[in-house]
Amino acid sequence: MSETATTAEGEAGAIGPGRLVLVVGPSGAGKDTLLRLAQAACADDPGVVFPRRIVTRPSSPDEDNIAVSPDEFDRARDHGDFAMQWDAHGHSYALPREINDHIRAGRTVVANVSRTVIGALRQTYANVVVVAITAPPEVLARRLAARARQSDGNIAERLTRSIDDATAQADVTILNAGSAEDHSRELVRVVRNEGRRE
Ligand SMILES: Nc1ncnc2c1ncn2[C@@H]1O[C@H](COP(=O)(O)OP(=O)(O)OP(=O)(O)O)[C@@H](O)[C@H]1O
Ligand SMILES: O=P(O)(O)OC[C@H]1O[C@H](OP(=O)(O)O)[C@H](O)[C@@H]1O
Repeated sequence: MSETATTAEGEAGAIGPGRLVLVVGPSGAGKDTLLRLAQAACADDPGVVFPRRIVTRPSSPDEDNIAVSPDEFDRARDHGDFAMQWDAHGHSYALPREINDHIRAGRTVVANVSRTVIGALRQTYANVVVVAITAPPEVLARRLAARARQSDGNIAERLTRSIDDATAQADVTILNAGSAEDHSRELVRVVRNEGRRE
């Protein structure tokens, strides 16, 4: 599996003062589900931004990404349109460059990213909070089978994908094994900087 993580050129130094909340975790943990509920809860707060990711696969009910072809993705990357990009599961993903403007304006940006880019993002941004979403392995397997998303590819490979040290790097861990609504409220507390720290 090849992994790449690249921050936008010319973004040396820590970008602040706004916060960057990174939602990470294994496939099926519920990142997009909790993000969607948290976004709805923060809809009236102009200080919180949930950027749409650019992904080389179709959008789905689970996730409102900006779908592009691999060629379009490469062109946008070469044009400097991305704040951060990575590859996983045979797809390319990016966060739009505009998040830097939001963070410089003091807003909180909340995004689902690969665990592989946590280190690079902690270097690039001044105020990073990593929220790990977890669930027991048998729950992940059941959810991915039930989701049956066409673009997921090999479910077994998703389940066995392991990233060293991801939970160790988390500031907050949410065990998403109960009601999604309840766990989304935990995420909202972190987004609003009212959350518990571990
Ligand atoms: N607390 C929960 N209880 C029951 N089902 C849940 C819960 N959270 C998420 N799910 C379901 O589990 C499936 C996986 O959730 P979701 O797509 O949000 O995971 P994800 O972490 O974003 O996965 P991926 O990284 O593969 O995109 C979805 O079908 C979702 O409806
Ligand atoms: O396993 P790691 O590298 O942490 O995550 C890799 C990517 O996997 C998931 O992608 P998808 O939305 O399921 O395709 C996440 O959204 C993340 O971007």
